[in-house]
Amino acid sequence: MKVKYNIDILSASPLRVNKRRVPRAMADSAKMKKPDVKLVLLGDMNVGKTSLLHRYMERKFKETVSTVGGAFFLKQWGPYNISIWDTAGREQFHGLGSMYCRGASAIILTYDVTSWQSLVELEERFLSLTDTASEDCIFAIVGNKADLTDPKALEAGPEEAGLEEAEPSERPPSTAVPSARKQVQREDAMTLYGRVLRYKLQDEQSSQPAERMCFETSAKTGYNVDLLFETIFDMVLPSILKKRSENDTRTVDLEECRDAKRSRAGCCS
Ligand SMILES: Nc1nc2c(ncn2[C@@H]2O[C@H](COP(=O)(O)OP(=O)(O)OP(=O)(O)O)[C@@H](O)[C@H]2O)c(=O)[nH]1
Ligand SMILES: [Mg+2]
Repeated sequence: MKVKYNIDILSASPLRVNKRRVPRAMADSAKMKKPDVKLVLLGDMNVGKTSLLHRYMERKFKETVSTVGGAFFLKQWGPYNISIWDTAGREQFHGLGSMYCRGASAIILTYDVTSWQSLVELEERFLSLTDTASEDCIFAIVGNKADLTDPKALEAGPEEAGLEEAEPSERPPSTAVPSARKQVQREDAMTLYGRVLRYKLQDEQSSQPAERMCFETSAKTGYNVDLLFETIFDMVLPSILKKRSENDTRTVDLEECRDAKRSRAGCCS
């Protein structure tokens, strides 16, 4: 299995640490902590999971190849590190899905708005993979490729589309019309969200409402992509804080133990 590791917080410029010059990449990886929380993208092949991640992390829509196994990105969100796992939608990698979901705090179930089957697959093929996720895992249902069906998504602003520096002539004409038939309405995704909560035995009253957790996005134009990831990051903060406080109570300060030992030794000798 080939796994690509894409870590966005590394850079190559030098940094002074302990009076010795070391490459920033080394210094950063030395201080790089274990991710505080894990987010996973699941969904059928071709729905645009990798493209959504490229759009969010690299601010670009670029050519993709069908993912092999999975790929891992690390996002620094304030003082926290969030690992985001891109998984392969191809049937042959299906067995790996539950491994990637292990301990996940948020799962993005992704479909293509022009493919009814891609929504059906989420329930039939992918939902059971989330059994290994954290008990209080948050779910989002995301209909990608909205630019193909929705003029609003097609005409997302130049900043969202990553076209800040493009010449006006390179920008898509604002009169462009959607080119495909929408097969999945947002209401269909919201109904699926309800079924996901019931499958996970999560109480609908105390869970996030479907209107908040069902998104339509376009990795191509950037429509709603930042909104998707940043809404989820905000929602997993409580789970990060809980984990950190659990870890703090379990942490033993080895330096303090050594000092205590030394002073005991001093007293008896
Ligand atoms: N029009 C349009 N095309 C998109 C969008 N997102 C992805 N695509 C295209 O859809 C195809 C599949 O995109 P990927 O991101 O590779 O899909 P994936 O879900 O990662 O697929 P697997 O890795 O095989 O599971 C590519 O040709 C993309 O260019 C989008 O928002 N709009
Ligand atoms: Mg992919």
